[in-house]
Amino acid sequence: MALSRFFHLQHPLRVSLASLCSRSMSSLDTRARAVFSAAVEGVQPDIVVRRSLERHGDKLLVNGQSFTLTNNLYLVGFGKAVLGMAAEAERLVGDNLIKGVVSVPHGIQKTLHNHGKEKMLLENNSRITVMEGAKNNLPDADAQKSAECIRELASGLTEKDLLLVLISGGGSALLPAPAPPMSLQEKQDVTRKLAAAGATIQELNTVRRALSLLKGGGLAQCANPAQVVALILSDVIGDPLDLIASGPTVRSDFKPEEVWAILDRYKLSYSLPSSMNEVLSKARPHYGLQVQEQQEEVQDHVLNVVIGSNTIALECASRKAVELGLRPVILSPGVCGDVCSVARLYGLLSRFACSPEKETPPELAAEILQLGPEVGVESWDLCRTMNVLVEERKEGWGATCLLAGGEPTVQLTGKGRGGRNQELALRVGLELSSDEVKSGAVFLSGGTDGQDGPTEAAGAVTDGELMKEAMSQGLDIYGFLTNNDSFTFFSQLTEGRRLLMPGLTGTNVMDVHAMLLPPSPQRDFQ
Ligand SMILES: Nc1ncnc2c1ncn2[C@@H]1O[C@H](COP(=O)(O)OP(=O)(O)OP(=O)(O)O)[C@@H](O)[C@H]1O
Ligand SMILES: O=C(O)[C@H](O)CO
Repeated sequence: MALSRFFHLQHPLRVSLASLCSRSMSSLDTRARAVFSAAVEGVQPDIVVRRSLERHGDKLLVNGQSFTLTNNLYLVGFGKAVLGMAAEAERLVGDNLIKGVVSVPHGIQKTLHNHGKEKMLLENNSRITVMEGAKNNLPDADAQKSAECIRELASGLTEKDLLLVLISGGGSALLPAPAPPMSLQEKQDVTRKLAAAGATIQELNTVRRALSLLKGGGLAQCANPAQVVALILSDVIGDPLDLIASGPTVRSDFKPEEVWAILDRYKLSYSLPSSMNEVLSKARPHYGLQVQEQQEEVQDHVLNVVIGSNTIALECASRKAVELGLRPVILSPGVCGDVCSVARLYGLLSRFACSPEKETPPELAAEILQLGPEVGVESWDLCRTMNVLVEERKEGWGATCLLAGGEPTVQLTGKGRGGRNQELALRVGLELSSDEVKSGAVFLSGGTDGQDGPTEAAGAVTDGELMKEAMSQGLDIYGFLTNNDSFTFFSQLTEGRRLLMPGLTGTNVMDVHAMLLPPSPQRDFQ
C-alpha cells in the first residue's frame, strides 16, 4: 500500500506526504522530550478549563448542558492543580462570581510564582479565597479549616445558585472533614497506616469516603438544592469519578462490609479508635435516614465532567508524534504494577519491534501477553499494539512512537533519592542494553506534575547505550538500583543530561511513557 494512502486510512489526522518527508531529523531523544511536553501542555489547568467551559453571554455551556448565569455563581476547589483551574475559571466567568474558596497545597502560590507561572495565580482583586494546607500531602488543621469554609459556602446555597467545583489529585488530603466523633488525628492515623501497608488509592479512598462528611457525595449533598457542576482533572487510572479526590460530588453507596474488608486485609480492624467503630456502625454519617431518596434527588442537580486525564495527555502526545514524523501507537493509559514488570514489558516490546525474523517468534508475543495482567494492560491492547509493530515492519514505515501512561509502583528497599519514573527509565535502559539485537529504541518516563518522587526531576530518558555509558564513567547501575537511588545515578551520569527537568508543571494526570523505535534494516520485508 502506498505510504500516503496507508496513513490516510489508518490515522484520523491528515498529514501530507511532503510534511512527513520533511519531518524533523532531530534525534529520538529530542523528539521523545517534545512528545512528553505536548502531553503535559494538553492537560494544563487553564487549557482544560477553557476547553470545557463555553461562555455565550449569560449562558454557560458545559458538556452540552446549558446553565444560566445571573450573578448566581459560586466556586470551590481542592487539589494540587486547582489554583490554575480557578484562575482560568475566574477569567471566563468572574463577572458572575459571587465568591469562592479553594484549598491548595501548602506553599504552592510561592512555588508557582518562583517558577514564573503567574498565569496559574489569582489576580489581586480575585473573589476567590486561596487557603493553603496539607503539608507533605497529609490532611492537617489548615486543610480542615479550608474544608470547613467550603462546607459553609456550599451549605448556604439556594436553588437559584450554581456551584462550580474544581477537583484534582491531592484533593482528598485538602478536604478533610472527619465524621464526628472522629478527630482529624484519628482519621489521619488510619489513612497513614493504610498507605504505609501498601493500600491502593482505590482502597484508601473507599475508607476515606466512609469517614468523611464531604467525600463520597457529601459536598454535593451540602450544596443541595443548588446546581453543581464539577470539573475534574483525573489522577486515577480509569478515571473513576467516585474515587478521584474521594468523589465529593459523586454519590457512592456506603457498604460497611467493603470498608471492613479493606481494614481486615491490612490487619487494622483490631487497632482502630472507638470513634471509627462508631462512625462505621452508623448509617451513612452525614445523610441521616432518608439516604436513598435524598441522594437520588441530589444527583439530578450534579454534573460531573472529567476535563483532563492521562488519556487526553496521550492523545496530545500522539498528535505531536505525528508532527515529528513518528507513527504513534497508544498502548494504554492504565499501566500499573511493579516497575520491574513494567520495564520487562517495554524491553520485550522493543525486542518484538526489531525482531530480525520474518515472522515474530510466537514465544515473544506469548511472554508479552502473559505480562499483561501484572501491568494492568488488556490483552486486546497488547495485541493491537503488536499488530501495529508488525505492520510497520512490513510496510517499512519510519520511526514509531509507542505511548502509554499510568502509575507503576516501586518497592522501596533502599534509602536513596529517586522516583518511579527514573527507576523505570533506568530499568528499561538495562533491558535495552542487554538486547543482542539493538533496537535503537529511546525510552522516556515522566511524571506529568514535573516531580518524580521527592526529586527535582520529572523522570529520565534512556536507551541501549546506558550500560556502556555508566560503566565508562565508573557508575554501578545495580548498586544505585538496590538503593533506589535513580536520581543520584542520573545526576552523576554525563552531567545529568538524561534527566527530564521540565520544572513544576501545575498539572497532574499521572505518568507518561514514550518508547521511540527507529526503523531498522531488519524491519525491511519488502
Ligand atoms: N527513592 C525512590 N526511588 C523510587 N521511587 C521512589 C523513591 N522515593 C519515593 N518513591 C516513589 O515516589 C512515589 C511518591 O512520589 P510523589 O510524591 O510524586 O507521589 P505521587 O503518587 O506521584 O503523587 P501525586 O499523586 O501527586 O502524583 C511513590 O510511588 C514512591 O514509591
Ligand atoms: O486526592 C486523592 O485522593 C488522590 O490524588 C486521587 O485522586
